[in-house]
Amino acid sequence: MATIKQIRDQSPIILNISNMVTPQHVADAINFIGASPIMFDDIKEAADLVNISNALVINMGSSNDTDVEKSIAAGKYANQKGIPVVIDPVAIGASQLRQDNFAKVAKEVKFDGVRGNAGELAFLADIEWNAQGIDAGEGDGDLHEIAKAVAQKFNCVSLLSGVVDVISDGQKVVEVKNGHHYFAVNVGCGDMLDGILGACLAVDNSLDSAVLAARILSIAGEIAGETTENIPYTFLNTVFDTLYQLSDAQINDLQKLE
Ligand SMILES: Nc1ncnc2c1ncn2[C@@H]1O[C@H](COP(=O)(O)OP(=O)(O)O)[C@@H](O)[C@H]1O
Ligand SMILES: Cc1ncsc1CCOP(=O)(O)O
Ligand SMILES: [Mg+2]
Repeated sequence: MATIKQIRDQSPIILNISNMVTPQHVADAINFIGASPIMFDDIKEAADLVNISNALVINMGSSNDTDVEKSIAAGKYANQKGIPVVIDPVAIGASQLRQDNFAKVAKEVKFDGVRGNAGELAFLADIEWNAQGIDAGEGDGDLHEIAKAVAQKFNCVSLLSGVVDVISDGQKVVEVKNGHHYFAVNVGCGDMLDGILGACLAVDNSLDSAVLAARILSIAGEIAGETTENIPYTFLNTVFDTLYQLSDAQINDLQKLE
């Protein structure tokens, strides 16, 4: 299993295909845990950038045709090189285009981690759910069943985030019960988790490392929440400050695993 210390010692380079909304948050989250983010626009440098990177994170939050081509090119290079690929199917239930774009990438690229909220992963698992755009929305589906089904479908690890994070490799299911409700009022926290997941899998590509990713962000939120009542935007800044200082000892002390 990866540790924060290993992430800081190794400082893996995390290559990101971001959405148009949250790239700064994603870069900051990756940087503050001690990894090294890089974003890119032009497909012509996909091969060179994968060559220097230790993981690829594809966020499909605002993908157009160019982003899809870029995701396929970089994803194939990443698969060839053997570095982990994380994908976030942001609001996949919201439009046919999102579904078609995701299918195009999934056809060509093998994923190591699929990260999304309950609405997004329920869509991929073909389980009924009322997603609310980029937000999870509501549903009666069993979260363990959804996380397990997604992991089995893509033969990888799934990280279903929410009040409780549910992580699966298709066989085992782990819950991380830490967190804070201010995550839900700040846009981009799921995307930050994608980047953190990329960094954890870069150090060690395993279910336990995906669990660590969920613990890192959720525990940072719990600590940040102690001093930010009624100031939810300050909460987000405090999450970044906390990520910068977070230690493996703190994570082990505060974890609520099941
Ligand atoms: N109501 C909540 N209570 C506690 N933690 C939450 C809550 N909502 C989201 N989180 C945490 O926020 C982070 C982002 O997850 P989430 O909001 O589900 O992603 P997205 O923004 O993609 O919908 C995760 O670490 C998750 O554990
Ligand atoms: C608002 C928005 N629109 C397209 S992507 C995006 C950001 C989604 O971020 P997150 O899922 O991390 O809240
Ligand atoms: Mg999201």
